[in-house]
Amino acid sequence: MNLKGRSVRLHDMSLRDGMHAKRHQISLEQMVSIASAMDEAGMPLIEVTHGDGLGGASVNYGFPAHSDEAYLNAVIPQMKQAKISALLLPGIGTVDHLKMARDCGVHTIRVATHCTEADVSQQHIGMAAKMAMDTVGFLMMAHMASAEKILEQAQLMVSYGANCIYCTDSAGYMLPDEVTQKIGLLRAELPSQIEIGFHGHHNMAMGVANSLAAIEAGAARIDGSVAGLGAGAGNTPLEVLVAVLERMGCSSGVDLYKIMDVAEDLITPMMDQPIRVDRDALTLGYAGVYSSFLLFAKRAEKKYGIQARDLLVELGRRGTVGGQEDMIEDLAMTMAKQQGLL
Ligand SMILES: C[C@H](O)CC(=O)C(=O)O
Ligand SMILES: [Mn+2]
Repeated sequence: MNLKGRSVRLHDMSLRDGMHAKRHQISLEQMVSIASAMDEAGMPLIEVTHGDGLGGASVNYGFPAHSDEAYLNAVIPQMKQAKISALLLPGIGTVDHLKMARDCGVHTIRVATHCTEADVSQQHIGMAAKMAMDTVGFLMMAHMASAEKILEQAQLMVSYGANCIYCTDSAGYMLPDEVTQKIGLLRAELPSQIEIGFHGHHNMAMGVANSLAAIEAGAARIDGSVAGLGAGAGNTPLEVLVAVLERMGCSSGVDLYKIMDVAEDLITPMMDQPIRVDRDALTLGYAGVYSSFLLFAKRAEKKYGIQARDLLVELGRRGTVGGQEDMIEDLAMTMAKQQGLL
């Protein structure tokens, strides 16, 4: 693979996808100190919100330590060069949330839908584009649809006003060939001014390899998390990706030693559990399950005595998708009853 002379924009997820791993309990001080250190290291884009995006605070998804507005107002004024993004899932986040984010100074809005449901993004993408925001369509669980279907859904998002489309491996299921195929088709068929992005999860330890495949196939933006702080086994670890890109002669503009220090000195010490490919995280990738289901399944294991791995395999078999978090406890109860544990 030859990426020499290429460049890529990295987008940090540790303060948004990492909220899943922290059960949405990152303090304002932690947000500000981590975002400031990443800003200083040259990270160009940093996402800040509840793990499930704007308006995620709820019984279904979990209540955060602070509101999205409080996090955004604490972080954005401190940034010297980094731009802040916010995720929005239509149905969870509303148009009012979108306006609030814009008023707080959010630069990039990423409107996320399941990979076959782009049509629900029309209103939010249309409004963000109208407000002249950097507007991204974010197609989740992209392993569940063919490359052609992903392209069709991406074209819908572009028609609503998105200037960038993400292929999102929410389950950490994809292997590099699939990434190459999906990103390659998007790059070949979408207008050249539309950027392509890739968001990986490290459940099969493919985060870095998949990100390289994405760049080779034409992705201009790559998501990851410093120290991998994210749902499941985490996102593509950005300090590792920066080192690999540097060895390959592909520029990211991020200072390697500074970003290593953010990982080691700020993020790793605040992890509630090691972010690693344990058997349950590996099962997410192997069975194609939404990464943020991990801690819900572990909790259900403790409560009902059904192994998280068995729950996740069954959730994968049933084709569950993001938003169906309530099914995890429901399934655990059903299985516990069937096994005479309840
Ligand atoms: C709401 C999800 O956490 C979005 C995401 O990061 C993914 O699908 O992956
Ligand atoms: Mn994710």
